[in-house]
Amino acid sequence: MPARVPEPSTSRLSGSADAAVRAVKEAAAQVEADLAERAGRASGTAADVLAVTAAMAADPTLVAAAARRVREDRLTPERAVWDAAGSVATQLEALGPPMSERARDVRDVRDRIVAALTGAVPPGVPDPGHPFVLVASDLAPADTAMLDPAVVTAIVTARGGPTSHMAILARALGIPAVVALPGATDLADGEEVVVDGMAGTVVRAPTADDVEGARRRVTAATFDGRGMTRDGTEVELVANVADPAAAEAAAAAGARGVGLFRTEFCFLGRGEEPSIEEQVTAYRAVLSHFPDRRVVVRTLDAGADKPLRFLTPEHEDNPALGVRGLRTAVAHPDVLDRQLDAIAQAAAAESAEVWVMAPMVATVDEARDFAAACAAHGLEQSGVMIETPAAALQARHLLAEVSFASLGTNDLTQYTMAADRDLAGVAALSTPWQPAVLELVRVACEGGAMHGAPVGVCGEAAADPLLAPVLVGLGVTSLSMTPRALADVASTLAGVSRDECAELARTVLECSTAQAARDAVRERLLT
Ligand SMILES: C=C(OP(=O)(O)O)C(=O)O
Ligand SMILES: [Mg+2]
Repeated sequence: MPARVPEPSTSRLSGSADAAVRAVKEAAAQVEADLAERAGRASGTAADVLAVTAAMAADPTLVAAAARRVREDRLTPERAVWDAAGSVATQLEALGPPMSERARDVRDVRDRIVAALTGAVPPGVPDPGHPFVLVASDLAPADTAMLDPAVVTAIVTARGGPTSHMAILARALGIPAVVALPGATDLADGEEVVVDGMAGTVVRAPTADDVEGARRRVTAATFDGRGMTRDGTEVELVANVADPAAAEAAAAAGARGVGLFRTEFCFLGRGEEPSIEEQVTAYRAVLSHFPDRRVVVRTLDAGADKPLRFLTPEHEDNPALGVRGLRTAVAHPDVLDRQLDAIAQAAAAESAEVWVMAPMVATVDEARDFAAACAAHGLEQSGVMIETPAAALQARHLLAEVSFASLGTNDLTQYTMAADRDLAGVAALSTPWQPAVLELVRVACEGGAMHGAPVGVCGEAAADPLLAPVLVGLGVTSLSMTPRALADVASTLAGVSRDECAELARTVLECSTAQAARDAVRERLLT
């Protein structure tokens, strides 16, 4: 379990308040620099998460609140930071989800600043000197981002949702993770367990057969760049990337294209919009790893858990239902316009075949306007993400306006099940195996087929080797995922025929629960 920073005592400050306030500022700056440095070493979502946490440490309101407690209440710097951050965390918790989820991040930053002030061991992951299963009540994304898969063989947490940042980060690192497991913290130090990230199970006191079975399931498959069913139907298997380093790693892993290039890395953790030139350089650095290959660039998906000062509203009671993704273009069409300009320039300078898609689309008007904006920049292949039930149900109309669609199953699940993707309390609902979600995937694919338009999946569902053949059977034409999942998904697909995929799809659509659907597929494919 990650160590906790001890709560500082409430003894009064004996020295100078000015010096104590200076110490708070220096400690906050040190924590910010440390996290920013880690962000620089990380890539993709990990880098985004660390940049956001670094920005939290640099938040002047936290330092000011602590300084006030030093001067007015004569608290020691570490106690002042503890109380100031504690009060922010309590306020966030009172707001309920999704703001309450940020309380954990505030407490993590608090612990780091207190550790910097007192010389305590900063929060983090223990190092027992041998590979181990990490068990925690919760894990800060900043810590998950830095885990070494050679040392941490699996993660088990009591909190968090399956599509929370922590879970996505773990999957990107190739670390099996079981989140929101009741009783996770009852597991004892040194206890032997088998963690099956795919099934979401933890077996205590495993038998020799359990261990052997788990070993067999850890495939040593490699990926040759192509996805194909046993009888030769091609399924495009491509990568999700979020920055140049991830693009390089994806190309090295054999990905022959990108199905989701998240462009947020260029914008997050910044006070102002990056210039067009800066964006062109950043996008070219990704495109250059895929000469003559397709790269689907997603325009900025700000809002909800990725607020941006210059773009998204300061406060919304329900940010996941608020001004996020393409919706920001209503108040700030200029920001989208400049991004499309930068994407077009980058596309012209590189040989990659660039397609552009918009996140968080709910109406046909949005799709039409987006396609027109893309066309105005000479970007002919424009598409939409299908992340809302409205978009899935309207797919046949949306695809009359744009040339392709990509199912963002993380958000599609969140909005279909009305279950916050970051919240442990609703984790059982947050799975793309839910019959309602799979039905929407079917409808969306049907809408695409009417126009001969490709409909892919770029949410985490694409990385689930059991779900992949089902998605293909439902009519999905490409699967885009973390590069680490490519080999497993390719090997599952290679074991089934096109007809068997269709049969699996029919089977899951007949199931009335997520568990039944998953069990049915597991039984067909693994036994
Ligand atoms: C791919 C998706 O987008 P993100 O995870 O970036 O919200 C999704 O929602 O499935
Ligand atoms: Mg999404």
